[in-house]
Amino acid sequence: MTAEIISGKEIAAKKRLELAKEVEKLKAQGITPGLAVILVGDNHASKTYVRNKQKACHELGMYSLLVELPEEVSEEELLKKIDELNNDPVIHGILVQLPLPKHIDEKKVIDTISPTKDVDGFHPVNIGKMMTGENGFLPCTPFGIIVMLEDTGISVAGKHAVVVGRSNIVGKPVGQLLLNRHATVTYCHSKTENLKHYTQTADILVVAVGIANFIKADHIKEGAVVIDVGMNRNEAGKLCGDVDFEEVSKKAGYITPVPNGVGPMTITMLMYNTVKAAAESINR
Ligand SMILES: NC(=O)C1=CN([C@@H]2O[C@H](COP(=O)(O)OP(=O)(O)OC[C@H]3O[C@@H](n4cnc5c(N)ncnc54)[C@H](OP(=O)(O)O)[C@@H]3O)[C@@H](O)[C@H]2O)C=CC1
Ligand SMILES: Nc1nc(=O)c2c([nH]1)NC[C@@H]1CN(c3ccc(C(=O)N[C@@H](CCC(=O)O)C(=O)O)cc3)C=[N+]21
Ligand SMILES: [Mg+2]
Repeated sequence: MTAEIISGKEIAAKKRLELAKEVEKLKAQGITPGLAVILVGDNHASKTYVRNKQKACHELGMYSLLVELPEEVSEEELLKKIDELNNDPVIHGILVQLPLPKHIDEKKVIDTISPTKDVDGFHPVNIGKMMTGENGFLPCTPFGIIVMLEDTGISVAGKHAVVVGRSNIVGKPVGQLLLNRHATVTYCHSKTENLKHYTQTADILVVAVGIANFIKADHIKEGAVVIDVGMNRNEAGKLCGDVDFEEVSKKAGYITPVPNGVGPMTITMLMYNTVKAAAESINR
């Protein structure tokens, strides 16, 4: 079997057209959705992502504010900045690019963002709402994966979904969203014994590990849906995922590429959440 490639780039472009219309409607009501991105220090990869986020904002006619803080900024100063943005009416969404320097407590930072502006969906209030299925902000990468599956017409209910990775920003929430859509979910991580035993039974395999070409053809079942979240550089410095695309794409039913897979969907859902935050700000 040769896998069908799920183009995150194309699905993202389609969703952004719909979003652009929503932005116009809001603007007609006098509200321009505004996203503030806080970048601490100068991590090269972070800068690329942040640039992509700003570009997406501008293409949609949204307002974007980039707050660049030096690596040495104190935790107190960062929290003060967040508080300022929490109270700024032109800002509807706040994103603090992770990871943060070691002297800053990530948990404290996330807890300081107003849940109504937490467009990353990382605040405990939004995580709780996701778990119980209440209206809130869904984390962008997991949400983007669900939208990709939906758009491709892949049904989730009753399927065995295996998630490799259990980070708070990708692995754990993507498993929860798949469960909410009635998949049978298995989580694997670095302590999992006999990983292949689980991945080989996956109808839907989501990989968020951070190791280049980690998943090989013999990890998967013939015809499986393979979602590659990884963003790595290989020995040659080329961007690549956690899945060995070359060999896995010959066996899978569907596969997402890197680049142009999950990445563009993450950014699109960030825009979606910011537009949602702006729309909901009207009724407050
Ligand atoms: N495309 C996009 O939009 C995004 C891409 N990414 C990319 O996705 C990847 C994962 O990101 P993130 O979740 O933040 O990463 P983390 O480093 O936070 O988590 C990695 C997870 O992989 C698990 N793991 C590590 N080694 C193994 C192994 N040998 N076998 C099984 N599991 C293993 C870890 O297990 P344990 O918990 O036991 O340590 C951990 O749960 C990265 O490449 C990142 O750059 C991230 C966010 C968005
Ligand atoms: N608070 C916070 N929220 C995040 O959502 C967040 C974060 N911190 N820290 C880092 C990760 C990573 N992430 C990506 C977003 C887009 C691409 C993306 O656009 N990727 C392109 C290619 C990018 C390139 O060319 O380098 C693609 O896959 O086609 C990748 C990765 C968001 N993250
Ligand atoms: Mg990608």
